[in-house]
Amino acid sequence: MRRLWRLMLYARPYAIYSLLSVLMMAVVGALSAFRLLLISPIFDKVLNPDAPPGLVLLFHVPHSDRTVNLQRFVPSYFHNAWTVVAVALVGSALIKSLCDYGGTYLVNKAGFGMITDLRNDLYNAVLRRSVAFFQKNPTGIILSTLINDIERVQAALSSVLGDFLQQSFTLVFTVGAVVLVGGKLAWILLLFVPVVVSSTRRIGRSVRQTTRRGQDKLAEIQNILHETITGNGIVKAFGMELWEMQRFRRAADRLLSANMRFIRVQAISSPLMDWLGSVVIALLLYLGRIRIQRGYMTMGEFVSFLLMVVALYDPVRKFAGFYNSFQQALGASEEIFRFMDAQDDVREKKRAVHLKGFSDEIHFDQVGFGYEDGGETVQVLHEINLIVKRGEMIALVGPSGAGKSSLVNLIPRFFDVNEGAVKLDGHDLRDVTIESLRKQIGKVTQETVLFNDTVRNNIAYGQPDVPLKRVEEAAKMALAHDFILRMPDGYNTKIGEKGVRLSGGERQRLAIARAILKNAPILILDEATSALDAESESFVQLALQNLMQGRTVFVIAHRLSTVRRATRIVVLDRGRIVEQGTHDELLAHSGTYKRLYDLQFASDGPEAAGADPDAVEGLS
Ligand SMILES: Nc1ncnc2c1ncn2[C@@H]1O[C@H](COP(=O)(O)OP(=O)(O)OP(=O)(O)O)[C@@H](O)[C@H]1O
Repeated sequence: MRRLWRLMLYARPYAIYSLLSVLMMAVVGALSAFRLLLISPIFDKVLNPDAPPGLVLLFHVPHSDRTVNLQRFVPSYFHNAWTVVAVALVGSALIKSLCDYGGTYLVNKAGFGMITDLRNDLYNAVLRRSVAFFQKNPTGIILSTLINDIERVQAALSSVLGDFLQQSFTLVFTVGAVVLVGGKLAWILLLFVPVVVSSTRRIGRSVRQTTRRGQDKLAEIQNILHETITGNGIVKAFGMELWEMQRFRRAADRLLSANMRFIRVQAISSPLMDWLGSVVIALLLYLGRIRIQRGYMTMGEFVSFLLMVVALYDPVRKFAGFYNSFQQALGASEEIFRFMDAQDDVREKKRAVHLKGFSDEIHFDQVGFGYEDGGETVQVLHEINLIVKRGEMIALVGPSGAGKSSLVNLIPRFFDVNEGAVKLDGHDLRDVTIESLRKQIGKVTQETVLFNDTVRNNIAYGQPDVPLKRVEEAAKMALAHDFILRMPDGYNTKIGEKGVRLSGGERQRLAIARAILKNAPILILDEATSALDAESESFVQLALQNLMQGRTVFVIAHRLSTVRRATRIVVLDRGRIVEQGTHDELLAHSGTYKRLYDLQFASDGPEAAGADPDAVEGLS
């Protein structure tokens, strides 16, 4: 109920459209019933050659002698039965069509408006969620909520809502007309109401269940598609095309059988209602014949009554569908609101300080940190004490899983510490605004994220107004200018999805140019271990050196050359700082670093250790 209320709050800005559309739909419903009432005079007056001229009776007012004649609704200069009925028929059709169009348009305007606001709010909320949120919720699920769940709410709020309003009013007015025309005969219909309602409900429930199953199977297919299209290279490399095709076929077969189960349940409703309708009509014919013989009803009234009964079927049948759609929309909105309300682990304080810059030091003070896992916190960093002065270059080394990435992720507050504090120039990071903190930090990771946009916009990401000259300067420092100029449109060349038209080294250099342009005083580097060829690697190394100049750098180091260049090497093991010092100091110490060096770096060879920048500069 709360969810429904919350969804309805989105309708507030569109209240006037909704109200107008309800009014118009009411007119449509009333005119549908009115047109059915016309059937009786058509038979009794227009088509009956023996009918006396005069007033055209529409219906008797129950429990009184009064009658309502068609002439009431038609200008007085139309006299004979045909003209009166024809004018009523054409006039009502015209008004009904206009109201139908207007009502449908307005209800959709309100529905689409609401859904646009809801989608914007959801996207806004999702984008602002903390890193932990994206780790907890798989991309596929987030995408599915943003697309499929919104789609389901949209369907319910636009076309289904319009149809629902129209059919509801049609039902109400037609029931009224059935009672007016049918009199006692109408009460017989009450006998069938429980049968119709219970069978539609039962069919509705089965339809809902089978729909859900179908959607699950569809999600399975989407998942396979997502995995195999994004991981296309791996599928090819391992020659798994046939296997994946079979996996896809099996999932497609499961979807097919779920769909067929849905059809079996859904297709039963129409023939069942047809049959039930025939039983009702047969019974009504019997009773109607008696009433006509006794003069309680005219032939026209009876035919009109029968057609009204038949007309009742459509709204009743559709109600099961509406119920399903609204249920599905409510279910989908639950997921939407869950994402919107997700409590962020990393929150900004009300009176957070705006950081103006970085001038002195970053201090990890007795820091402890852990990831939430099923309600429990698994501690991965313990008692980290580290002071990094402005301008220092810290190389973080340690075995896989030691906590290097976790440590650097604390600096931009991707996660919050659960013991101690990380301080920047004396400010606890939890006391400063997230925006001003992240402005101080540039990041280049192994996995380069490029957007499907021009080279220029990719470098100037987050700073759309930066002049081209500055973009070019950044690209030059990142040793990217030359290869950008060789591209078909230079800086205006569009990069394909995920930058596939660029080599690994080129992608990295664009990311470096982006970081250079951002010009943040603190830099976090997660060094690429990916096998770049020697030439690309030299370029990337040089570009990185340009980027690091004059900044405070935390680098998760995989290369000996980087490690040697660092002002300090911090060795992490199982979440603790076990050693720190320069390369030579640590080697002399014969501890974890020495062991790692022997295992990981020694094979890099003396050239890697030296990596003379001048040696490759000439290549650019
Ligand atoms: N999002 C997460 N949720 C739960 N545990 C995590 C998460 N990320 C990392 N861990 C765990 O935290 C520990 C430290 O991981 P971290 O990625 O910081 O290590 P690392 O030293 O950077 O390793 P590598 O060099 O392999 O990248 C590991 O045991 C890892 O399994």
